[in-house]
Amino acid sequence: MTDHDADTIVAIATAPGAGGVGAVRLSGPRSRAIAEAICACELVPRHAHYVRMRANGETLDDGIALYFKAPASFTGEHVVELQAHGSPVVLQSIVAACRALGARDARPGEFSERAFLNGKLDLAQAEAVADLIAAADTRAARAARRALDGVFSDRVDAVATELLHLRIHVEAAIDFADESIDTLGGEQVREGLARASQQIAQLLADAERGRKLRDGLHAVIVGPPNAGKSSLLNALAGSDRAIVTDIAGTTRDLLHETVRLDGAELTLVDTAGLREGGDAIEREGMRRAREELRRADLAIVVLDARDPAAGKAAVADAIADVPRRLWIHNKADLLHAPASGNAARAAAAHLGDADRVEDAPLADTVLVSARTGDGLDTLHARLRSLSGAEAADASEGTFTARARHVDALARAGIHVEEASAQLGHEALELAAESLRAGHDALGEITGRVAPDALLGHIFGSFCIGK
Ligand SMILES: Nc1nc2c(c(=O)[nH]1)N(C=O)[C@@H](CNc1ccc(C(=O)N[C@@H](CCC(=O)O)C(=O)O)cc1)CN2
Ligand SMILES: Nc1nc2c(ncn2[C@@H]2O[C@H](COP(=O)(O)OP(=O)(O)OP(=O)(O)O)[C@@H](O)[C@H]2O)c(=O)[nH]1
Ligand SMILES: [Mg+2]
Repeated sequence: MTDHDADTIVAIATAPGAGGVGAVRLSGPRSRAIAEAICACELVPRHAHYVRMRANGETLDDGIALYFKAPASFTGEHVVELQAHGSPVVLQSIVAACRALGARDARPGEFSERAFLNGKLDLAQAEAVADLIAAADTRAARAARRALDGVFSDRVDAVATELLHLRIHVEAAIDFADESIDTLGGEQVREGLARASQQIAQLLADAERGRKLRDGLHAVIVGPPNAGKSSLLNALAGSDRAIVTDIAGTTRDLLHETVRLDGAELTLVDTAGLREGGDAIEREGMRRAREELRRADLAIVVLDARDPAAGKAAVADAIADVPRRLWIHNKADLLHAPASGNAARAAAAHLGDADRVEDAPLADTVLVSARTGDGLDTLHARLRSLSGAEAADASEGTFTARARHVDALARAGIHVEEASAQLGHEALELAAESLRAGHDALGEITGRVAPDALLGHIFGSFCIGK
């Protein structure tokens, strides 16, 4: 986008509501002229001017004006900031004055979009700006800060460059169809592909960690009716969010609750108990539970510790495709009087007497009492570890990422695998095409390959003034 065809946009850049100081930001070819008309002075680039802002002969406020001359600005266009007292009424009156002088209201994310279009930030970095603003804790903020500094983009670019070189090499070999790929450096290409494949796998794992850090873990609580799923949600949320009764089939609707565990954020979803039969309402509840499990990162399976085998079958197929499961044996407080063989087995299992127990899912089972709070500390620690928070802490290179990045990396990985196989069959044209597809998938992350609809979707979710 050049200065000639861009509108001049205006928005309040600071948070809504009253504050000490608030800023109105202008970007575009006319921003300097508009600001100079309001401030009645000449603006020198990168100079803090103390000004009186006026419209229709009336003072709006006194404040500070800053002019960033294109291209040395956040957006790469002429930018002016008018910093006034942080009154929403005053800031709105300044925006209105800018509008009267020819600026139009900025769409959400439009400043960042212009920064992207003018090459100041790539797409992953622009997304990191939004993630930084939305970060829920220090760790997420630090990770977003790294993505904004290009830690993620640089690694994506490095692999993309490697794929481009490999493709050029393969295409050169196509032009010498008489020779076999091996005489044309096939070994080198194979090594390059193996290296790229390994780098993409590592990047995919890191991006998945970054995505969890940004989005939090999506954990769905499932189990047979009456096992204490809603009680567990309440215990983890620390409030009586869900209705609890001793009637099997109490919960029907999904109930979402965001929980913060020592910095790690996770979304907990309470669901209807799964069992055969039930009335129409209960069956609809079970359908919703199964549907929700398709989006889950983690299934928290709650069973009655006195008879964990009961009801397990009804749950098994529903959780089959969930990437991770955590087994909870609830109602530990009722265990000290074991009434059945199963209970004795469960009790023995939780005493750590693993040898005596057959087929109990020990390693992944946590014994708790939602009623007394026993075992919740252990459960917290497990959830924190499953959320990736600890791994993220340990790694200096952690960056925030989004589901669309993870998806693009996965596709890039598949294309590189395809290229390897095709190269093995001397199908050079196909290999070149796979390498192009892999390169394009990586380009979606940084926005070198970015359809308008994608940009609209991404920047449309930013806040106004950003
Ligand atoms: N007052 C104010 N504070 C702010 C911002 C802002 O727009 N205004 N930012 C907005 O998000 C962030 C800082 N980001 C910025 C990024 C680039 C440039 C800039 O002028 N870049 C020029 C010059 C670089 C240089 O001098 O080294 C450039 O890239 O050419 C300014 C702010 C946070 N703080
Ligand atoms: N003793 C004891 N009772 C519990 C515990 N957890 C839940 N209960 C009781 O078990 C019954 C069922 O609890 P809920 O939390 O409603 O169970 P649910 O799994 O959500 O049940 P549905 O919504 O019907 O699927 C209630 O009477 C709870 O008070 C526990 O740790 N110990
Ligand atoms: Mg319930």
